[in-house]
Amino acid sequence: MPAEEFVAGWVSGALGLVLGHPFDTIKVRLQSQNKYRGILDCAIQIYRHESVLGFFKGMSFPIASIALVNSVLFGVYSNVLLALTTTPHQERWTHPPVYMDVFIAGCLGGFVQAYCLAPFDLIKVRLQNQTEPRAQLGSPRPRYRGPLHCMTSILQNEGPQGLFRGSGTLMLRDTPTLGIYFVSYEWLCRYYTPKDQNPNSATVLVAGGCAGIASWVTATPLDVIKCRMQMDGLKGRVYHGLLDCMVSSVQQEGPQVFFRGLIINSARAFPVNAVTFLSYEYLLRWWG
Ligand SMILES: CN(C)C(=N)NCCC[C@H](N)C(=O)O
Repeated sequence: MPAEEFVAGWVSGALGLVLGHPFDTIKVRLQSQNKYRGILDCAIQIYRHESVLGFFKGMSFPIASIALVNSVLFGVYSNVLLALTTTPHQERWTHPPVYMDVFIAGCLGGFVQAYCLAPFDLIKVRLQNQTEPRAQLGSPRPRYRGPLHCMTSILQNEGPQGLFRGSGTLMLRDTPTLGIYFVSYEWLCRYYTPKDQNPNSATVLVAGGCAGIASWVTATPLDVIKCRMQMDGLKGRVYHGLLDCMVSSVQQEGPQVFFRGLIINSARAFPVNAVTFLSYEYLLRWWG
């Protein structure tokens, strides 16, 4: 992959990420803390106690890692699809692959990216869950002073495997939902594009945004559990694995616990994934 496309992919992924990060922080708080009454209450409390900076906690690591995570996801997806169909990307709209191949390639892309994403996602979630305002004289010090301090503390206190806490759940979340992500994108593009033509920018934006929503709606139940597993032991709750976390969350909060953060997840998913797919398609067209 030439350097300029890697950089452009990183920049566009990073733009989507910055745009979506405040939504992501609210989602993470709603999923792992019980003190908020809803999206608005959470947003107001963050703003009051932590200022606007509170919404951007834990953002630097995802920005640094988006190049790796995005290129692994799209790279594995494209290459698996190429191996399954032998249709090069330039001909993908004129000789469209069958949906089953798209689904398999998406699932494999999701499976591999989950392991690259796991440590960065863990650090992001831990930092987003710190409710202390930025260091001020006399105010309580947060447990982690920043992403690097968070990483070294986890390594010291929980060992290298600590960085992969919740990674099994992340993999279960991302494998099928990334299949759904690419299938919905392909389906919407084909539906709104005349035969043998490339989809136009508006179609790519809408299809990318809707694919983001479809995948995040299906990902939300395991996203809640993943978030809790990543915070395991830190807020006084200890889970004995994925099943225990699911059962005790349902026992304490009812089955609606699986839909925590659903609305905010969907609202975030549209702009982030519209931008991601638009840049992906344009880069491939320039390149090819
Ligand atoms: C449901 N899942 C896990 C996804 N659709 N993942 C791929 C989208 C990634 C994009 N950066 C985002 O954060 O939405």
